[in-house]
Formats: sequence, structure tokens, C-alpha cells
Amino acid sequence: MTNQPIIRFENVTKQYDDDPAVLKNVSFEIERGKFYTLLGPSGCGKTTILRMIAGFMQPSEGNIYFDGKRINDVPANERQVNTVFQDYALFPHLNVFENVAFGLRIKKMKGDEIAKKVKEALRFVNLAGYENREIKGMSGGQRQRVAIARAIVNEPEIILLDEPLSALDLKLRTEMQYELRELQRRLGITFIFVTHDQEEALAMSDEIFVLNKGRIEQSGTPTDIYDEPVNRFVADFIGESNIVPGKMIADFKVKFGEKEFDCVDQGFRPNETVEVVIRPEDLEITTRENGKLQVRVDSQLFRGVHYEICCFDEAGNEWLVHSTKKAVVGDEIGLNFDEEAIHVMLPGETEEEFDKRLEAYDEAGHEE
Ligand SMILES: Nc1ncnc2c1ncn2[C@@H]1O[C@H](COP(=O)(O)OP(=O)(O)OP(=O)(O)O)[C@@H](O)[C@H]1O
Repeated sequence: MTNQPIIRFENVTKQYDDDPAVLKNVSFEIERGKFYTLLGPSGCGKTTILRMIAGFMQPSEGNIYFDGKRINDVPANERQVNTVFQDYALFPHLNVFENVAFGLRIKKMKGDEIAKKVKEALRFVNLAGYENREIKGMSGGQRQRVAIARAIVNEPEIILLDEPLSALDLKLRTEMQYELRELQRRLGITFIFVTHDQEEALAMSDEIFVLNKGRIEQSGTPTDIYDEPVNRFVADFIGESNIVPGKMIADFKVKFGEKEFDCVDQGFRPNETVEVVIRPEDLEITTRENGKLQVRVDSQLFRGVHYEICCFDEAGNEWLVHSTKKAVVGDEIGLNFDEEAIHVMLPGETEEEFDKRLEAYDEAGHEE
């Protein structure tokens, strides 16, 4: 084992036939033993990345490394990677034991060793004693577990999971999210999980790559990505956001909704045009006099745990508020928020541009 990233993509581009590239110059690193999620809308290239890690296809340009060794030409069966597919791809005519044992039989492992490993894998996914059950008679959640057992029995270094929970109903899906996360911790194997569901990604991952149109928009921990989205796409895709136009007056001072506010953001040019993000749950309703921002309540919905209140400020910006307190439609009220709740972005900035901008700022002697 080394300290190398277990997987590294270096300027990988993928094109199918003569179509436009579906992955564009993508570079990233995957560290050993963590739970990674590739998150993005349909068609953004998530499955294409998984297929290239699994070895089912090769990049059109660029390199893929496993533990520091280039693996572009290494066939799938020689990679220490197993995939759990969306439809599980189980063999309906084989029982649970034989489904899990399949890969080991291909490797010509001895019968007693196979029996021991299958038993262990089934125990890991809470299916001990299900060896002789038919796949047909199993629930969606149980099939899911068989598919996972079939992957872990091969003791791979990486497990790839391509939207494995999408066929399950909401309750079961939430249960399986906990189970999968727990399983990854116990096994210590690197998991790379694909989903288009942002809540699922936030709940499960150590690291998230947010993809859009064949590019990685942002990578980071769930809190990094939720609290510090680099651009509008990420802010919009991850949770609900209020995004309003503003101006960065100076470091730690931003103007929006016709008023100036203290904030914690820096590294912009004076009077730079920016976009300001505040999450609906970070806004608190109060009286007009006590609010930092004055708004008029336009509509309100009861959502069970909170009210979803839609307001407009004097500059015409729309503000969505999640509040346990009820408002009255038509009332003039105030909104309060902490300086930390304000997050400032440059319109359309990429993660790379974001990193460069802050680096240049620090180099210019602004380090705190
Ligand atoms: N074998 C193929 N031949 C041609 N185009 C393909 C092929 N596989 C995928 N594509 C195209 O590549 C793009 C990315 O597809 P990919 O399956 O990687 O996206 P995804 O993010 O996993 O989407 P989804 O969430 O819908 O599965 C899509 O536009 C898709 O139509």
C-alpha cells in the first residue's frame, strides 16, 4: 500500500464516436478508504467516469492511474474494482449463494474457501442464512444487499456503485443509505457512488464531485460544497438557495437589496459585481424595524417541519425563507441573518478560477 491516490484522472476527455466530448479534460484524485460521490444531472458524464475506472472503456485522451500506475490499457478483469449496477444485474436462475459465489467460481477458487467467503460477505450485508433463497422471492432491498455481497466477496480495492438506490422507495432508500455508509466504514474499501440526488450525496459522502456537462464544477466535503458553492450551478444544484445580484464594496463588505452588509468574504476587486447566496434556513423572520433586510411576504406554504415563505425586498429580489414561525401574506417584515450566512460568488467562476483568485489574493499579502 502506498500514499498515492488510489485513482487519479489526468486531463481525461471522452468522446463517443464523432459526438461532442461527454467528459472534457477532467482531472481528479480519489484517496484510499473514503466514500466518494459523483453527483450531477442526467447525462453529465457520471457513468462514463465509472466505466473508465472499471475498465469497460478507455479515455479518448488523458491518463488514468491506479496507485500511481497508468492503467489506460489494463482490462477490466485485471483491475481490483467491482461494480454494483443500478439494476443489480443478478442472475435470476441462481440462488443467493451462487450469485455471490459467481466471481469466485470464475477465479477457480476451491469450494470450501468459496463457502467461507460467501458466508462472510452475506454476514456483512445482514443476509446470513439466506444462502439458499431464490432471487425472485427477495425484496428490492435484499437484492441490493446480494449485489453488494457479490461485489465485496471479491475483496476489491474499489467498489463502484452506479445509482444503486434509485429503484427503492423513499423509506427503504434512506435505510440503505445508512447501511451502505456503515458498510463502507466497516470494510474500509474505497467506494465511488453515483447519484443525481443531492440529499443522498450530502448524507453519505466524505467527498463529493459535482459534475455538469462533462466537467467537475466543484469537489469537496459535503459541508464545503453546501456552505461554499463556487458558482450558481453548484449553489442551485445542492439544496435550495437564494441567489441575488450584489456588489463587493471592499473586503468583508457586500451590497445587495440596496443595502450594505458585513460579511466574511474577501479576495474580490473593489466594487466587483458578484452573486450573493443565502440559504433559506439561514434567514430568520422578525419585525420590519428589527430586520437587516426589509421584505414583503408574497406567499407561504406549510411544509410539515417548517413554513416556506416567499418574500420580495425593495430591490425586487425574491427571498425564500424556511421558518418554524408563521408569517402573514402581504405583511411588511424584516429578515435577519448572520454575516457567516452570506456567501459571495463570482458569476460563472470555475473551481480552478476560484482557487487561482484566492491564491493571487493571498500572495498579494492579504493572508490573515
Ligand atoms: N455508448 C455510448 N455511445 C454514445 N453516447 C453515449 C454512450 N454512453 C453515454 N453516452 C452519452 O454520454 C453522455 C454522458 O452519459 P453518462 O451515462 O456518463 O451520464 P450520467 O451522468 O451517468 O447520466 P445518467 O444519470 O442519466 O445515467 C450522455 O449525453 C450520453 O447520451
